Amino acid sequence: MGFRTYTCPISRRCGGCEWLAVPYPIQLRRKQEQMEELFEPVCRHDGCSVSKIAGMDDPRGYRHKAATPYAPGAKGRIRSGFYESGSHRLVYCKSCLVEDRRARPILNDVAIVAQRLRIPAYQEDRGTGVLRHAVVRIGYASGEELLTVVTNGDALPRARRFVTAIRELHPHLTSVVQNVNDRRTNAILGRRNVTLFGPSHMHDSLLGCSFEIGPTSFYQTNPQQTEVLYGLAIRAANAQPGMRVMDAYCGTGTIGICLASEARRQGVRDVRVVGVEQVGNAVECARRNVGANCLADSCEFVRDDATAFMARAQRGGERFDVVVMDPPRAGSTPEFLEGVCRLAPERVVYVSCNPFTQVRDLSILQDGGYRVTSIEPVDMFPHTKHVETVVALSRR
Ligand SMILES: C[S@@+](CC[C@H](N)C(=O)[O-])C[C@H]1O[C@@H](n2cnc3c(N)ncnc32)[C@H](O)[C@@H]1O
Repeated sequence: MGFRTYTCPISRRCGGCEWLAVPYPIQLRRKQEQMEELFEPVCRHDGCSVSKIAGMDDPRGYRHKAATPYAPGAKGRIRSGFYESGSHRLVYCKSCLVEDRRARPILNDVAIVAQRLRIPAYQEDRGTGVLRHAVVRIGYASGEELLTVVTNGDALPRARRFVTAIRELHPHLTSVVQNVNDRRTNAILGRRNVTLFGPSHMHDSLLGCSFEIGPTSFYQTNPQQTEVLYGLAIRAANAQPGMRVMDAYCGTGTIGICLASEARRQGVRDVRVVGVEQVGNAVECARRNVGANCLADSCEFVRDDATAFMARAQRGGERFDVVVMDPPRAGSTPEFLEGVCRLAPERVVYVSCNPFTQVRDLSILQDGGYRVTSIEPVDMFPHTKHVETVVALSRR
């Protein structure tokens, strides 16, 4: 890899890879230094240190999920691409350095096919038109390709012809799903899905476990580094016979299922995982994932708000030996964290995509009787400023 840098013709305008001009080893060094600075009070308090960041051997083509908005262009054309940084102006992208190379051509061809079939693009300022976004997900291990076309309302004119045409151009597509989003919001996806071709979900595998992924469920976008991240979380959880694990903010159950599977592989008996997640579709996937991995006797998944679930677990006098938590960027809630302290598991494993909110949350756990024992940064998004971290805590 050396000290080479990568180039992208639209990097100045797109703003997605703000560190592209910095050689990758230097990006990693910068991230390491940032994490050491950010976690310095935590380390001073608990006498621990930040481990060396886990980088990628080849920091290209790592995004297995790609998306684009569509907008009307001149003479009936449909535009696609990335929003120029800080605006809603679209910059066309022929191929993207950090995406799986199969994804962008599909997104661009959706615009061409829609144009040909006179499916109008969504006009954001007026809330009119049909075609809003498309999202492509490529299975890391499975190679399955799921295309989700987001429409402004139930109608997708000439849907069958659209599907035929896009499949002719991309015969490897395994599913085409229409997602309906008629809200005037920046959120890409709506709640309703209509399967237009193939199965309604795709499959992929991580750490030897197979997962069903729906068009609206959360699934990490860099699967190669996800295996590193989950491996660190599983090691920090340190499964023991008879242990009960809470997998909070569990998405499609990926961490809990990988943990239970690894425990079984190592002959650690009677490990039980209870996952909690608020998105119904993700919980349904998690339950099917349990079956697909033959873990029905060790994993269960509950649809609930994590904080409400924590309060119920305490009222019910439940025992958990380990709490694994992986909240969204905003972090967790004080009530959830205080609930963890009252529940008093031996260990807490906090996986985070935003170390700034994580540091804020850690102080509640430290005040509540926990000591940070390890901090492991993982580079899930090379060429950007983002870092993910796995922090392990033990009860004092
Ligand atoms: C960063 S993702 C992690 C998902 C999963 N652990 C993984 O690695 O794929 C955070 C998850 O938390 C869920 N979530 C957000 N707020 C929640 C809440 N208040 N209660 C339960 N789940 C929540 C989101 O739907 C999302 O699936």
